[in-house]
Amino acid sequence: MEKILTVSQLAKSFKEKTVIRDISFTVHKGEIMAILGPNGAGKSTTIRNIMGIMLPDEGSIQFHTHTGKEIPRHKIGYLPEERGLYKNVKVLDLLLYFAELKDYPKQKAKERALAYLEKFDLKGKEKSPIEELSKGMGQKVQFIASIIHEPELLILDEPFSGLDPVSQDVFKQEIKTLAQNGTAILLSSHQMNLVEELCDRLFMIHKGSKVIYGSISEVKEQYANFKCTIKGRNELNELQSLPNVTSAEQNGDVSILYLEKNVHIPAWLKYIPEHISIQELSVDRISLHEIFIGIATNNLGYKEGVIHE
Ligand SMILES: Nc1ncnc2c1ncn2[C@@H]1O[C@H](COP(=O)(O)OP(=O)(O)OP(=O)(O)O)[C@@H](O)[C@H]1O
Repeated sequence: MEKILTVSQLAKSFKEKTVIRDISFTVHKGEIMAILGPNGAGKSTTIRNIMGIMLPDEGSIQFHTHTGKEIPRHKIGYLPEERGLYKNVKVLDLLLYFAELKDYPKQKAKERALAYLEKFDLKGKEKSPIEELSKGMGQKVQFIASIIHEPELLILDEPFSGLDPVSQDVFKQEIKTLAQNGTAILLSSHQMNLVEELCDRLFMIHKGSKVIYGSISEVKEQYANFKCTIKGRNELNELQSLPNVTSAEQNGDVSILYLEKNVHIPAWLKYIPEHISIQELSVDRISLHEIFIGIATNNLGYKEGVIHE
Protein backbone atom coordinates (compact mmCIF):
# COMPACT_ATOMS: atom_id res chain seq x y z
CA MET A 1 0.00 0.00 0.00
CA GLU A 2 1.21 3.49 -0.88
CA LYS A 3 2.46 5.51 2.09
CA ILE A 4 0.90 8.98 2.22
CA LEU A 5 2.02 10.18 5.66
CA THR A 6 5.13 9.09 7.53
CA VAL A 7 5.65 10.37 11.06
CA SER A 8 9.16 9.62 12.34
CA GLN A 9 10.43 9.87 15.91
CA LEU A 10 8.43 12.93 16.79
CA ALA A 11 9.19 14.58 20.13
CA LYS A 12 7.81 17.77 21.68
CA SER A 13 8.28 19.46 25.04
CA PHE A 14 6.56 22.45 26.58
CA LYS A 15 9.03 24.20 28.87
CA GLU A 16 10.61 21.34 30.83
CA LYS A 17 7.77 18.87 30.24
CA THR A 18 8.11 16.27 27.47
CA VAL A 19 4.63 15.80 26.07
CA ILE A 20 5.33 13.31 23.26
CA ARG A 21 8.43 11.24 22.53
CA ASP A 22 9.52 8.85 19.79
CA ILE A 23 6.18 8.87 17.98
CA SER A 24 6.47 7.03 14.63
CA PHE A 25 3.72 5.70 12.38
CA THR A 26 2.51 5.73 8.79
CA VAL A 27 -0.85 6.27 7.12
CA HIS A 28 -1.49 4.62 3.75
CA LYS A 29 -3.71 5.49 0.83
CA GLY A 30 -7.30 4.38 1.47
CA GLU A 31 -6.61 3.48 5.08
CA ILE A 32 -8.39 4.65 8.23
CA MET A 33 -5.86 4.93 11.03
CA ALA A 34 -6.88 5.76 14.60
CA ILE A 35 -4.76 7.66 17.06
CA LEU A 36 -5.97 6.81 20.55
CA GLY A 37 -5.09 7.51 24.14
CA PRO A 38 -6.51 8.79 27.42
CA ASN A 39 -7.07 12.53 28.01
CA GLY A 40 -3.76 14.38 27.91
CA ALA A 41 -1.92 11.46 26.24
CA GLY A 42 -0.58 13.66 23.42
CA LYS A 43 -2.92 12.98 20.49
CA SER A 44 -3.72 16.58 19.61
CA THR A 45 -0.09 17.59 20.08
CA THR A 46 0.91 14.89 17.56
CA ILE A 47 -1.76 16.08 15.13
CA ARG A 48 -0.78 19.75 15.52
CA ASN A 49 2.83 18.83 14.74
CA ILE A 50 1.72 16.97 11.62
CA MET A 51 -0.33 19.98 10.55
CA GLY A 52 2.62 22.34 11.04
CA ILE A 53 0.66 24.33 13.66
CA MET A 54 3.60 23.72 15.97
CA LEU A 55 7.10 22.53 15.17
CA PRO A 56 8.48 19.32 16.67
CA ASP A 57 11.68 19.47 18.77
CA GLU A 58 12.79 16.23 17.14
CA GLY A 59 11.64 14.00 14.31
CA SER A 60 10.05 14.60 10.94
CA ILE A 61 6.77 14.62 9.06
CA GLN A 62 6.76 13.35 5.49
CA PHE A 63 3.86 13.64 3.04
CA HIS A 64 4.64 11.39 0.07
CA THR A 65 8.27 12.42 -0.45
CA HIS A 66 7.85 16.00 0.80
CA THR A 67 8.97 17.29 4.18
CA GLY A 68 8.79 20.61 6.04
CA LYS A 69 7.78 23.63 3.98
CA GLU A 70 7.60 21.53 0.80
CA ILE A 71 4.53 19.67 2.04
CA PRO A 72 1.62 20.67 -0.24
CA ARG A 73 -0.81 21.70 2.50
CA HIS A 74 -3.68 22.07 0.02
CA LYS A 75 -3.70 18.27 -0.35
CA ILE A 76 -4.46 17.85 3.34
CA GLY A 77 -7.83 18.30 5.06
CA TYR A 78 -8.07 19.02 8.78
CA LEU A 79 -10.90 19.06 11.29
CA PRO A 80 -9.39 20.57 14.44
CA GLU A 81 -10.41 19.61 17.96
CA GLU A 82 -11.44 23.20 18.59
CA ARG A 83 -14.75 23.68 16.84
CA GLY A 84 -15.73 27.11 15.65
CA LEU A 85 -16.24 28.93 12.41
CA TYR A 86 -16.72 32.56 11.44
CA LYS A 87 -20.10 33.17 13.08
CA ASN A 88 -21.70 35.73 10.79
CA VAL A 89 -20.65 34.15 7.48
CA LYS A 90 -23.24 32.21 5.46
CA VAL A 91 -22.78 28.45 5.17
CA LEU A 92 -22.16 28.24 1.42
CA ASP A 93 -19.88 31.32 1.39
CA LEU A 94 -17.83 29.78 4.15
CA LEU A 95 -17.40 26.48 2.29
CA LEU A 96 -16.38 28.32 -0.89
CA TYR A 97 -13.91 30.39 1.12
CA PHE A 98 -12.27 27.23 2.50
CA ALA A 99 -12.09 25.76 -1.01
CA GLU A 100 -10.48 28.97 -2.29
CA LEU A 101 -7.87 28.84 0.49
CA LYS A 102 -6.90 25.44 -0.92
CA ASP A 103 -6.85 26.70 -4.54
CA TYR A 104 -9.79 24.49 -5.44
CA PRO A 105 -11.87 25.51 -8.51
CA LYS A 106 -14.93 27.57 -7.47
CA GLN A 107 -17.59 25.90 -9.63
CA LYS A 108 -16.53 22.41 -8.57
CA ALA A 109 -16.45 23.55 -4.95
CA LYS A 110 -19.99 24.88 -5.23
CA GLU A 111 -21.27 21.61 -6.70
CA ARG A 112 -19.54 19.60 -3.98
CA ALA A 113 -20.74 21.93 -1.22
CA LEU A 114 -24.39 21.67 -2.33
CA ALA A 115 -24.17 17.90 -2.68
CA TYR A 116 -22.63 17.51 0.77
CA LEU A 117 -25.13 19.90 2.40
CA GLU A 118 -27.91 17.74 1.00
CA LYS A 119 -26.20 14.54 2.10
CA PHE A 120 -25.78 15.92 5.65
CA ASP A 121 -29.40 17.04 5.85
CA LEU A 122 -28.50 20.73 5.63
CA LYS A 123 -30.30 21.49 2.38
CA GLY A 124 -31.93 24.91 2.68
CA LYS A 125 -29.26 26.19 5.09
CA GLU A 126 -26.93 27.45 2.33
CA LYS A 127 -27.67 31.08 3.15
CA SER A 128 -27.96 30.71 6.93
CA PRO A 129 -25.27 32.42 8.97
CA ILE A 130 -23.16 29.92 10.92
CA GLU A 131 -24.31 31.43 14.25
CA GLU A 132 -27.88 30.29 13.52
CA LEU A 133 -26.89 26.61 13.27
CA SER A 134 -27.02 24.11 16.11
CA LYS A 135 -23.70 22.76 17.41
CA GLY A 136 -24.08 19.49 15.48
CA MET A 137 -25.01 21.32 12.27
CA GLY A 138 -21.96 23.57 12.69
CA GLN A 139 -19.80 20.48 13.11
CA LYS A 140 -21.19 19.03 9.88
CA VAL A 141 -20.33 22.26 8.05
CA GLN A 142 -16.82 22.20 9.52
CA PHE A 143 -16.45 18.58 8.41
CA ILE A 144 -17.55 19.51 4.87
CA ALA A 145 -15.04 22.39 4.95
CA SER A 146 -12.26 19.88 5.72
CA ILE A 147 -13.07 17.72 2.66
CA ILE A 148 -14.41 20.27 0.16
CA HIS A 149 -11.08 20.33 -1.74
CA GLU A 150 -10.80 16.51 -2.10
CA PRO A 151 -7.76 16.11 0.15
CA GLU A 152 -5.47 13.09 -0.24
CA LEU A 153 -4.91 13.02 3.51
CA LEU A 154 -7.67 13.84 5.97
CA ILE A 155 -6.92 14.45 9.65
CA LEU A 156 -9.89 14.43 12.00
CA ASP A 157 -9.35 15.35 15.64
CA GLU A 158 -12.28 13.92 17.63
CA PRO A 159 -14.74 14.01 14.70
CA PHE A 160 -17.57 12.30 16.62
CA SER A 161 -17.55 14.34 19.82
CA GLY A 162 -20.82 16.12 20.45
CA LEU A 163 -22.72 14.32 17.67
CA ASP A 164 -26.00 12.46 18.14
CA PRO A 165 -26.09 8.78 17.02
CA VAL A 166 -27.75 9.63 13.67
CA SER A 167 -25.11 12.26 12.84
CA GLN A 168 -22.37 9.89 14.05
CA ASP A 169 -23.60 7.35 11.52
CA VAL A 170 -23.60 9.94 8.73
CA PHE A 171 -19.99 10.89 9.58
CA LYS A 172 -18.98 7.23 9.88
CA GLN A 173 -20.47 6.39 6.52
CA GLU A 174 -18.80 9.36 4.84
CA ILE A 175 -15.41 8.56 6.39
CA LYS A 176 -15.72 4.98 5.06
CA THR A 177 -16.66 6.22 1.59
CA LEU A 178 -13.74 8.66 1.51
CA ALA A 179 -11.33 5.86 2.44
CA GLN A 180 -12.84 3.53 -0.18
CA ASN A 181 -12.18 6.26 -2.74
CA GLY A 182 -8.51 6.41 -1.71
CA THR A 183 -8.30 9.14 0.95
CA ALA A 184 -5.78 8.39 3.71
CA ILE A 185 -7.48 9.14 7.03
CA LEU A 186 -6.00 9.74 10.46
CA LEU A 187 -8.56 10.22 13.20
CA SER A 188 -8.47 10.59 16.96
CA SER A 189 -11.40 9.39 18.99
CA HIS A 190 -12.44 8.24 22.44
CA GLN A 191 -15.32 6.17 21.13
CA MET A 192 -13.77 2.73 20.99
CA ASN A 193 -16.81 1.05 19.46
CA LEU A 194 -16.58 3.44 16.49
CA VAL A 195 -12.84 2.91 16.18
CA GLU A 196 -13.32 -0.85 16.24
CA GLU A 197 -15.98 -0.66 13.54
CA LEU A 198 -14.31 1.89 11.33
CA CYS A 199 -10.55 1.78 11.52
CA ASP A 200 -8.02 -0.52 9.86
CA ARG A 201 -5.12 0.17 12.20
CA LEU A 202 -4.52 2.02 15.43
CA PHE A 203 -1.74 3.81 17.24
CA MET A 204 -2.25 4.16 20.97
CA ILE A 205 -0.35 6.74 23.01
CA HIS A 206 -0.13 6.74 26.78
CA LYS A 207 1.68 9.53 28.63
CA GLY A 208 3.29 10.73 25.41
CA SER A 209 4.70 7.38 24.25
CA LYS A 210 3.54 4.63 21.95
CA VAL A 211 1.93 1.67 23.70
CA ILE A 212 0.26 -0.17 20.82
CA TYR A 213 0.59 0.02 17.05
CA GLY A 214 -1.06 -2.45 14.72
CA SER A 215 -4.18 -3.54 12.86
CA ILE A 216 -7.38 -3.89 14.87
CA SER A 217 -7.37 -7.68 14.48
CA GLU A 218 -3.68 -7.95 15.45
CA VAL A 219 -4.28 -5.77 18.49
CA LYS A 220 -7.26 -7.87 19.53
CA GLU A 221 -5.35 -11.09 18.99
CA GLN A 222 -2.40 -9.89 21.01
CA TYR A 223 -4.12 -8.02 23.82
CA ALA A 224 -7.67 -9.25 24.05
CA ASN A 225 -8.28 -12.21 26.29
CA PHE A 226 -11.27 -14.44 25.60
CA LYS A 227 -14.57 -13.95 27.35
CA CYS A 228 -17.19 -16.71 27.53
CA THR A 229 -20.75 -15.52 28.15
CA ILE A 230 -23.31 -18.12 29.27
CA LYS A 231 -27.01 -17.41 29.65
CA GLY A 232 -27.88 -19.44 32.72
CA ARG A 233 -27.82 -19.21 36.52
CA ASN A 234 -24.69 -20.93 37.86
CA GLU A 235 -22.50 -21.22 40.95
CA LEU A 236 -19.78 -18.59 40.87
CA ASN A 237 -17.31 -20.76 42.79
CA GLU A 238 -17.71 -23.59 40.31
CA LEU A 239 -17.22 -21.24 37.33
CA GLN A 240 -14.08 -19.81 38.92
CA SER A 241 -12.60 -23.24 39.48
CA LEU A 242 -12.80 -24.24 35.80
CA PRO A 243 -9.42 -24.51 34.03
CA ASN A 244 -7.98 -21.39 32.34
CA VAL A 245 -10.53 -19.06 33.97
CA THR A 246 -8.86 -15.90 35.28
CA SER A 247 -12.04 -14.46 36.77
CA ALA A 248 -15.80 -14.97 36.60
CA GLU A 249 -18.97 -12.99 37.25
CA GLN A 250 -22.58 -14.04 37.75
CA ASN A 251 -24.87 -11.15 36.83
CA GLY A 252 -28.48 -12.28 37.30
CA ASP A 253 -29.03 -15.03 34.73
CA VAL A 254 -25.75 -14.41 32.90
CA SER A 255 -22.39 -15.99 33.73
CA ILE A 256 -19.25 -14.36 32.36
CA LEU A 257 -15.94 -16.20 32.38
CA TYR A 258 -12.72 -14.37 31.51
CA LEU A 259 -10.23 -16.81 30.05
CA GLU A 260 -6.48 -16.84 29.64
CA LYS A 261 -5.27 -15.36 26.35
CA ASN A 262 -3.91 -18.46 24.67
CA VAL A 263 -6.76 -20.82 25.39
CA HIS A 264 -7.72 -23.20 22.59
CA ILE A 265 -11.47 -22.68 22.66
CA PRO A 266 -12.70 -26.03 21.20
CA ALA A 267 -10.55 -27.93 23.73
CA TRP A 268 -11.56 -25.63 26.61
CA LEU A 269 -15.30 -26.03 25.94
CA LYS A 270 -14.95 -29.74 26.87
CA TYR A 271 -14.12 -28.71 30.47
CA ILE A 272 -17.61 -27.29 30.99
CA PRO A 273 -19.45 -29.80 33.23
CA GLU A 274 -22.70 -31.29 31.91
CA HIS A 275 -24.85 -29.96 34.76
CA ILE A 276 -23.95 -26.27 34.05
CA SER A 277 -27.05 -24.32 33.03
CA ILE A 278 -26.65 -23.10 29.46
CA GLN A 279 -29.45 -21.48 27.45
CA GLU A 280 -26.98 -19.69 25.21
CA LEU A 281 -23.21 -19.59 25.03
CA SER A 282 -20.85 -17.30 23.14
CA VAL A 283 -17.10 -16.81 23.15
CA ASP A 284 -15.60 -13.47 22.08
CA ARG A 285 -12.43 -11.55 22.61
CA ILE A 286 -12.75 -8.60 25.00
CA SER A 287 -13.49 -5.32 23.24
CA LEU A 288 -11.09 -2.57 22.27
CA HIS A 289 -12.84 -0.50 24.95
CA GLU A 290 -11.79 -3.02 27.61
CA ILE A 291 -8.21 -3.12 26.24
CA PHE A 292 -8.09 0.70 26.28
CA ILE A 293 -9.28 0.86 29.91
CA GLY A 294 -6.77 -1.82 30.86
CA ILE A 295 -3.90 0.16 29.35
CA ALA A 296 -5.05 3.54 30.63
CA THR A 297 -5.31 2.15 34.16
CA ASN A 298 -2.20 -0.06 33.86
CA ASN A 299 -4.28 -3.14 34.46
CA LEU A 300 -3.22 -5.30 31.54
CA GLY A 301 0.21 -6.15 32.90
CA TYR A 302 1.29 -4.73 29.59
CA LYS A 303 4.64 -3.60 28.23
CA GLU A 304 5.22 -1.47 25.15
CA GLY A 305 5.31 -3.22 21.81
CA VAL A 306 4.87 -2.87 18.09
CA ILE A 307 2.71 -5.45 16.45
CA HIS A 308 3.14 -4.50 12.87
CA GLU A 309 5.06 -1.76 11.07
N1 LIG B 1 0.56 24.70 24.30
C1 LIG B 1 0.79 23.91 25.36
N2 LIG B 1 1.55 24.34 26.38
C2 LIG B 1 1.80 23.54 27.45
N3 LIG B 1 1.35 22.27 27.57
C3 LIG B 1 0.59 21.79 26.58
C4 LIG B 1 0.27 22.58 25.41
N4 LIG B 1 -0.51 21.82 24.59
C5 LIG B 1 -0.66 20.63 25.20
N5 LIG B 1 -0.01 20.61 26.39
C6 LIG B 1 0.07 19.46 27.33
O1 LIG B 1 0.43 18.33 26.59
C7 LIG B 1 -0.21 17.16 27.07
C8 LIG B 1 -0.90 16.47 25.91
O2 LIG B 1 -1.99 17.27 25.46
P1 LIG B 1 -2.84 16.89 24.18
O3 LIG B 1 -3.84 17.98 23.98
O4 LIG B 1 -1.93 16.54 23.08
O5 LIG B 1 -3.57 15.55 24.70
P2 LIG B 1 -4.74 14.72 24.03
O6 LIG B 1 -4.25 13.31 23.99
O7 LIG B 1 -5.17 15.31 22.74
O8 LIG B 1 -5.86 14.85 25.14
P3 LIG B 1 -7.48 14.98 25.08
O9 LIG B 1 -7.99 13.60 24.81
O10 LIG B 1 -7.83 15.41 26.45
O11 LIG B 1 -7.85 15.97 24.01
C9 LIG B 1 -1.14 17.62 28.19
O12 LIG B 1 -0.49 17.40 29.42
C10 LIG B 1 -1.28 19.11 27.94
O13 LIG B 1 -1.49 19.80 29.16
